[in-house]
Amino acid sequence: MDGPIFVIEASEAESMAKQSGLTVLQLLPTLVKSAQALARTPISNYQVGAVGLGSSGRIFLGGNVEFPGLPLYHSIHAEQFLITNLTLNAEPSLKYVAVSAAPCGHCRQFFQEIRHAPDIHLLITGDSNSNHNCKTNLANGEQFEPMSCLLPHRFGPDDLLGEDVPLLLEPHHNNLSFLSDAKLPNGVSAAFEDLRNEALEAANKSHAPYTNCPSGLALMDGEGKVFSGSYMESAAYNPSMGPVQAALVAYVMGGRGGGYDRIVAAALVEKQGAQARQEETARLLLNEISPKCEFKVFHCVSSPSPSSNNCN
Ligand SMILES: O=c1ccn([C@H]2C[C@H](O)[C@@H](CO)O2)c(=O)[nH]1
Ligand SMILES: [Zn+2]
Repeated sequence: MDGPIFVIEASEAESMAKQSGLTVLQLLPTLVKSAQALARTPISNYQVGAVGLGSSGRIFLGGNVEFPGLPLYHSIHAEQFLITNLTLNAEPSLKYVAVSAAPCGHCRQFFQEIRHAPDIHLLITGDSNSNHNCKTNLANGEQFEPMSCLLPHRFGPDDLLGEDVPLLLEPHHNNLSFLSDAKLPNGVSAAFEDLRNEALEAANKSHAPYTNCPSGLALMDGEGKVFSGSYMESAAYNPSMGPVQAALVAYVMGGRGGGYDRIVAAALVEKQGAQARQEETARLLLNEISPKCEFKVFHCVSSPSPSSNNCN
């Protein structure tokens, strides 16, 4: 297989573990260095790697991504990369995580968007300062600690949402559509037809239960390959993950290691007049990393029911 690996299929994970005389859980910390190698860190040169095991048995990798010339809040933490990787691959839940450094407060908070987050178990490979009271000694000797230990007394989705609202990783559709879905607005090139549809699909998968302002973004490279990502909110607002960042995770995973200057077009779909609007911050980020990229925004509306779709 060519290029870096971001997802390991369950059967492959089993055979990798077997070959090394390990269990799949024991395999996770051995992959942290490979995850660190995926990081793009021109500012800090500090590589964080996160490796997650989902309920499907698949293993997912993520690294931190930094953008010079921009405010630091545009950065993608390795743990956010990992969670985005899970969403892009429709993984239903996250069970275990091995990470090179202790997750920061924002990342601990962002994990809370996953149902039963307190039961996600973490192993910090470069841990100099761990809380030994909390660790669970698994039968195989690996020491993972539950998230409930890393973030006791949590603020989370339960504080704001009813139990029946889908959380991150849980399938849902936001019922968004374009008002005039047949035609592109005048002066917009045909290449945007596919791109805006991909962005709409991403917006429909967006996790935005706190503002009800979902959004999605699709990028296209010079070869016409499309990468899309969905906006993901946090109950605590600030560790939210923007749609450009989510699409860039898809790009990094599928773009064979290319620079962002290979991105030629981007479409953002969000609601007109949304209270949480992505347009300007998305433009800022794209302008800086890919100045030649043509960026268009398409507005949509949410339909009260599938039978009365309308958007613009
Ligand atoms: O939980 C954390 C803490 C930090 N970083 C990254 C962000 C930045 O790129 C670098 C230095 O903070 O490490 C992570 O990926 N996860
Ligand atoms: Zn973090």
